[in-house]
Amino acid sequence: MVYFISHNIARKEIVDNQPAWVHRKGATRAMPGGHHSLADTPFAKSGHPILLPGNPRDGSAVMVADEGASASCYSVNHGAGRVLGRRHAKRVLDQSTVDSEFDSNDILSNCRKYPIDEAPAAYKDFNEVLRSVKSAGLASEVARLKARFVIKDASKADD
Ligand SMILES: Nc1nc2c(ncn2[C@@H]2O[C@H](COP(=O)(O)O)[C@@H](O)[C@H]2O)c(=O)[nH]1
Ligand SMILES: [Mn+2]
Repeated sequence: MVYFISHNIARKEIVDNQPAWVHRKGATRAMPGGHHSLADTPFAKSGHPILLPGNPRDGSAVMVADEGASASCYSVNHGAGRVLGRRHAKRVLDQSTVDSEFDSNDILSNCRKYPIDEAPAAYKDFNEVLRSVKSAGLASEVARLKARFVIKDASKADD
């Protein structure tokens, strides 16, 4: 499946029967089946796919919005999010521990040294994040994707 979904975007939508600008920053749209904006699309009945990345070790989840997403203007978080900032991660995480964790999980990457600021431990506990999304009634999990090969861009992070 290839599905494009943006997480930093302002769009004009109908909210409470009125046109409104909805700005999702670090969040992604989450329209359940039956939502008016999905009429005449392949996702009209099922709701569209939500791709929620966790971290390079624990993978990502494919989710679908539930009715409760109306409370967040049909939005969910676009990932697990950070528990350590980039500089903090570089200070406290150990390169060899990060690299050996990929070996022990049988995950290959294009990096001789994995970028430590994007190591699994730099992100929040993925199961806990998914649990809170589900228990808030925002979305349900459809599938979990586990990485076999992680490709990282060599250029400097711009955030
Ligand atoms: N499955 C993976 N998830 C990842 C990886 N690197 C980061 N992340 C998650 O994505 C969000 C969004 O990333 P961002 O670069 O736009 O901030 C981030 O909060 C992590 O939860 C990865 O290699 N694989
Ligand atoms: Mn981002």
